[in-house]
This record gives sequence, structure tokens and C-alpha cells, in this order.
Amino acid sequence: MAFNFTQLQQACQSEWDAYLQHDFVRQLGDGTLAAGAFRHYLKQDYLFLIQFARAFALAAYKSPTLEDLRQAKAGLEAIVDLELGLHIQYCREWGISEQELQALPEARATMAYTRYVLDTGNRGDLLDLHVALAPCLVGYGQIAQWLNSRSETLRGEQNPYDAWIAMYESDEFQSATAAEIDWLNRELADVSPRRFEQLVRIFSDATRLEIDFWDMGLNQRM
Ligand SMILES: Cc1ncc(C[n+]2csc(CCO)c2C)c(N)n1
Repeated sequence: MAFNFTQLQQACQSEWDAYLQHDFVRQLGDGTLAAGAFRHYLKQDYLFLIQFARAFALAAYKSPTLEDLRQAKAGLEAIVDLELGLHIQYCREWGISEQELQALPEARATMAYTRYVLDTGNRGDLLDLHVALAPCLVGYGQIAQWLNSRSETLRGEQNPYDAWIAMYESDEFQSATAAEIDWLNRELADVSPRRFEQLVRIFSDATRLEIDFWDMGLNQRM
């Protein structure tokens, strides 16, 4: 029996919907999110991205083929050479300096999520690691699509969070999401039902940790 990403998502549908349709996301879409909550999220996301870069380095270490190694290297490079720089610039526009980012303590939700991903990759193989990364890589693409499908979502200058939505709806980001789904579909096609159940657990755990990350932002918790 061949499995695919849609089945993984459907096996965790209630967690997946709670992640995509979280109050943080709704409020970001209709422009009512408190600026303090967004700033808290942006600051912790800087720390998240640094740990995420380490997860791509781990993916390189866990790569069995040259193609996988190239993909992991490209992911690591994208975060370190491009996305972290863009994130620092975006934080500056929200009044958060690079010095402030460098001195930040890590919120528990950031630690829990990122270390869960790293531990899952360490104890498992490249597929376990990709499944732990999938809520992050695939979820944000779907969140942008979901926001655009809602009549409540405000686009343009009236919404202070418009640039955030624009980043994740971009063709570049949407095609990275599609490439990740393709990779997962190729790998999931060969797994046994028992292995699939293990992967469902990882996907569910990582999705619940994404929900906690939104909660952390919304409630400005450390
Ligand atoms: C908590 C949290 N979850 C997911 C993302 C989205 N994201 C982070 S890195 C990356 C891949 C880019 O190479 C993506 C899509 C985020 N920013 N913060």
C-alpha cells in the first residue's frame, strides 16, 4: 500500500486545522492582531530560524544520496544567507534591533519545538526529520492560501501584516512547499503501515508544537 502526504495530513486533520486556522492567524489576516503579539512572535521566530538552520545541517548529515545532500545544503544556505538577513531587516521595520535579537532569551515553546525536530532527526532517518519539518515547510504555504480564501482577510495597506502574508503566498515560497510535498510523496510511497503510523505521530507532534508557537505569540509567553 502506497501512502502520501495528503493521508499524513488527514490522519491529523483536527490538529492541522487548529494550526492553520489559529486565532493568531485569523487576527493576522483581518489586521486585528496586537502589535506586541506580532513583535513577540517575530523575535522568537529569529531564534526558531537559527535552530531550523541546524535542522537542515542535520538533514545534510542524514542524507543517503547526493541529491538529498544538495537539497539539504540549499535549505541551509537559503536560511543562513538569505532568510535570516530578511528576517533581521523585517524585525528592524517593526522596531526590533539586531542587538535586541542577539540578546533574546528563548521562549519555552521555541525550545520545545526546535529541539523536538532536532531530536527526531537525530534518532531517526531523513524521512523522520522531513516529517518533523513538514508542518513548518508546508503549513505556512497553506496558511497563506487559507487566509486568501477568507472574506475576513484584509489585503493591502490597511493591514499592517500584509507583507507577512505576501511573503508566504509568493510563487517562490509556494513552489518550495510543492517541492517538499513531492519529496514526501516519493518517500511515503514505499513505507509500511507500521512505519506510516510512526510518521503520523511525528507529524502530529510537530503540528501541536506549531500550535503552541502561535499560542506563545498570541499570549506573549516566555
Ligand atoms: C514557527 C514557524 N514555523 C514555520 C515557519 C516557516 N518557515 C520557517 S523556515 C522555513 C523554510 C525556509 O527555508 C519556513 C517555511 C516560521 N517562520 N516559523
